[in-house]
Amino acid sequence: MLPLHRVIRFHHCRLSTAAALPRQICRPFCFLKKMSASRKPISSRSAYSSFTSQIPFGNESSAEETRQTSGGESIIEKQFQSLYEKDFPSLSVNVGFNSKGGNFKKGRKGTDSGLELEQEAVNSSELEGIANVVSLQEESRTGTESGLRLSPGTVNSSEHEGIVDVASMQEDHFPSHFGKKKVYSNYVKKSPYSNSKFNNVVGTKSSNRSEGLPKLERFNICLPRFRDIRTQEILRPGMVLLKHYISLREQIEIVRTCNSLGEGPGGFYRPGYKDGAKLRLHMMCLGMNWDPQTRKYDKRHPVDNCEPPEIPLGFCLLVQRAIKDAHCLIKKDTDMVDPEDILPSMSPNICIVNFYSVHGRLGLHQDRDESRQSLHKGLPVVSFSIGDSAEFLYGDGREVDQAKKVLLESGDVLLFGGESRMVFHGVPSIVPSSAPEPLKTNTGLRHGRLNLTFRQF
Ligand SMILES: O=C(O)CCC(=O)C(=O)O
Ligand SMILES: [Fe+2]
Repeated sequence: MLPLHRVIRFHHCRLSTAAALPRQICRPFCFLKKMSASRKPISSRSAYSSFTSQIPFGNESSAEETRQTSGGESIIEKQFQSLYEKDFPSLSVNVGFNSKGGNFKKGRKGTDSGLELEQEAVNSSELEGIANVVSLQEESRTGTESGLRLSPGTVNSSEHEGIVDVASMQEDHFPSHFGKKKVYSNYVKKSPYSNSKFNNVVGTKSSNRSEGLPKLERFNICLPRFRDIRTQEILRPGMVLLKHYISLREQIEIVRTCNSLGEGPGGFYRPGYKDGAKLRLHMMCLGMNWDPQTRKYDKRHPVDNCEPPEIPLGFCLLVQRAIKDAHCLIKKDTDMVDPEDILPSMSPNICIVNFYSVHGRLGLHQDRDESRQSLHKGLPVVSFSIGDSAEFLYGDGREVDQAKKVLLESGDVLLFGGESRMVFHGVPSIVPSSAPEPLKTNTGLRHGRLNLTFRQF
C-alpha cells in the first residue's frame, strides 16, 4: 500500500464563475437542466458513464428544452443556442473500442525542458461535478459512414444572430495558422464530413451526362466567410492536422466532462519530476496513469493510490472519427496507398489531459513510453486542443530552432503516427485570450489551454 498524500485538486474552470453564480447560470443550457433535475450532483467517477450512456443522443429534446428555458438567458447564451440548434445533424454510428489494455509496464515521455515554477495559484473550485448529457451527436459526419440519420432541422429567426456571432468568433479566434504544407480547405468539396453522394451534386467531377451542356454556376447557401474553416493538412507523413474539427458544442462537453472528472479521485494535479521540479501544467490521466517520476504507466495513481477514471466513450468516438477523416485526407493525397500504412488506426486506452495556464509550456520530447508493440506499429497519438491557442513545435530532434511551428487552436485535432510517431514535439507558449468566447462563457474555463492526448498502450 502506497502512502496516501493529500492532493490539491485543480479545476480548470474558473472559481469566480462557479462560486459567484447560481448553479443554473453556471450551467445555462437546457440539456444540462434536464440532468440536474433528475440527478444529484454526481461524482467524478459517474461523470463518464452518464456521458457514455447518452450516446447517441438526438438533439430534439435539447432543442425543446432550450425553448422552455430560454427566458432568463443572456444574449450570448441565446446566440450560442442558435448556433447549437443549427449545428451538424446527428448521425448514428457504431464504433467498437476497447477500453483497457493489458499489463502496463512502460513509462511515458522523454525529456522536458520547461521546468520553471508556474505562478498561478492552485485553487479549489466550488463548481460541482455535472453529468454531461449532450453527447457527441455528430459522431460521424464523415462521408465514409453509413446510416445517415438527419434530425429535424431547426432553422429559426435567431439564425441570423447566431451567424453574426459565429462570424465575429471566427474572425477573433480562428486566425489562419502558419507552417502550411498541403492544405485542403474547401469544406464542401474536400471535407470528408460531406457525403460523397452530395459531392457529386456539388460538382467535384463532371459526369458524362453533363458533357456538352452549358456549365451551371452553383449557388452557395453559406456566405464565403463561413466556408473554408475546417481545413485539413498533412504536416508530414503520418502527421495530420484537422483544423477546427471539434464543434463548439463538443468542446463545451469535453471541458465539462474533464472538469467533472478532474475534481474526483485521480483528477487534476500538478506533477513533478524526480528532482522536485514541477511540470508547467496540471495533469489528469484517464484509462491508465502516467507517472512523470518513473515515466511509467500504471493502473493506479502513485500519489493517492486511485485508479484513474475511464476514458468517456464520447471521447473515444471522436478519436475514431478523427482517424477516419485523416484517412480520407491521406487517401486523397496518395491515392494508391492504404491510409492504414501511413497512419494506423488505434483504440485509445490512455488519455493524458493537460491544462496549461497562459504561462504553461512543455519542452520538446517524444511520446515513447507506450508499449513496444504500439510504438513499433506506429499507433498514433491523437491530440485535442481546447481553449487558448498554443504554439506547437515539432521536428526530428530536440533543437528548438530547427523545429517547425504550427498554431493549435481551439477545436483542432492533431494526429501523429506511422513514421511520425516518434516526432519530437512541445508547447513553447500559450496565446493569451485566444479561446472562443462562447466556450469560456458556457464553461467558465480558465484562461489557458486544455489538451487531451489519446494513445493505445
Ligand atoms: O499539449 C500538447 O499539445 C502536447 C502534449 C504532449 O505532448 C503530451 O502530453 O505528451
Ligand atoms: Fe507528447
